[in-house]
Amino acid sequence: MKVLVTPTSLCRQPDSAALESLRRAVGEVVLNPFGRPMTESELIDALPGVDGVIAGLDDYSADALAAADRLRVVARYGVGTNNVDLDAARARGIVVTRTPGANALAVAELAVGLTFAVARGIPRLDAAVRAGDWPRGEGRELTGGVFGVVGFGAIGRLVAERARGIGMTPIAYDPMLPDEVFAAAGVERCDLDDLCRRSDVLSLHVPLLPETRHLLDERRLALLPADAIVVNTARGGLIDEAAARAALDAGRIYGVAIDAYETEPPSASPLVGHPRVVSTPHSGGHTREAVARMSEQSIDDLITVLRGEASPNAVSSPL
Ligand SMILES: NC(=O)C1=CN([C@@H]2O[C@H](COP(=O)(O)OP(=O)(O)OC[C@H]3O[C@@H](n4cnc5c(N)ncnc54)[C@H](O)[C@@H]3O)[C@@H](O)[C@H]2O)C=CC1
Ligand SMILES: O=C(O)C(=O)COP(=O)(O)O
Repeated sequence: MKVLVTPTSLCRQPDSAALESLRRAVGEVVLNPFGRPMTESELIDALPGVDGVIAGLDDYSADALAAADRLRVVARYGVGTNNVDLDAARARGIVVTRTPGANALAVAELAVGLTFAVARGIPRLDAAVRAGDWPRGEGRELTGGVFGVVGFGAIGRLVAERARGIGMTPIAYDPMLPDEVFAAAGVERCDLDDLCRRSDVLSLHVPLLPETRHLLDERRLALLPADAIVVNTARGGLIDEAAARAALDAGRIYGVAIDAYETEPPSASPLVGHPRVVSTPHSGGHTREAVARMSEQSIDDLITVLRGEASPNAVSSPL
């Protein structure tokens, strides 16, 4: 069998134990040569003859999947499946799996780290010292404030725990979950507008879906307290980037931290380069530990499906 592997963090280690185990299990393994997620047209060229994919953030559109004449499984190395046309996959009998929880701790730790990076301007101070300057800096404290978590899933819950650990009060919004989940975590549940009104830090942890696109728009940004910090380690399309830039320019919010942009790399985003914006290049899930868990889980999922067995991590089953 032939398997395409696209995540750059896996392809950078072509002789890794994870890829060796995959080769032993399936035979031929082809690595993404581009050093970035593959585009629809690159997938259209690469997918014919491929039985399974270990998939990064590439564009698995209906057209890309239509070119896949043998494909049985897209095993997402990661959690979000917004880059896969699930309806098209289902219609073609292609199983899509994901690795729930595998990178949750990594993202949660980055979300908290980015919050401090914005609050204290750490990247700019570091750049100044490297340039021979000594500007001392100024910032804002977090202790005593409210930390709003949007999406109380695997990452959101870990972020809420960590917010409490830094002396903030976590509150959360998630319309899909029963009250018991919030009660068990000891976190107050509230609706989204209320959460925006109260959050000194607002951190996004929901999937990108048609109904969550631009969830943080001009109106909701205006609800935030003065000096709020917005953190997006989920997906770029969740924030209206132009509206966030306007709120920053008007001094209505303190700063923004972003690990995921609407277009990546974000060549034309109005947020890049603003002095109160701290960005990382979609690195939330990329600790050594999370990379190992995502590799192991996604390879397990792929082999399970290619053996004709059901994967517990399937998000789409063949019709
Ligand atoms: N920066 C990065 O590298 C990473 C980003 N992510 C992003 O973070 C998101 C969250 O990841 P996890 O917490 O692991 O996923 P998860 O599936 O455990 O949690 C997502 C939560 O969002 C909630 N949700 C679903 N639809 C919603 C809606 N319409 N409105 C509000 N809430 C809704 C669900 O009830 C669930 O509790 C992923 O979907 C992905 O887009 C995930 C991992 C790495
Ligand atoms: O898990 C996710 O959804 C991520 O965003 C990280 O995915 P990646 O490791 O970049 O394929």
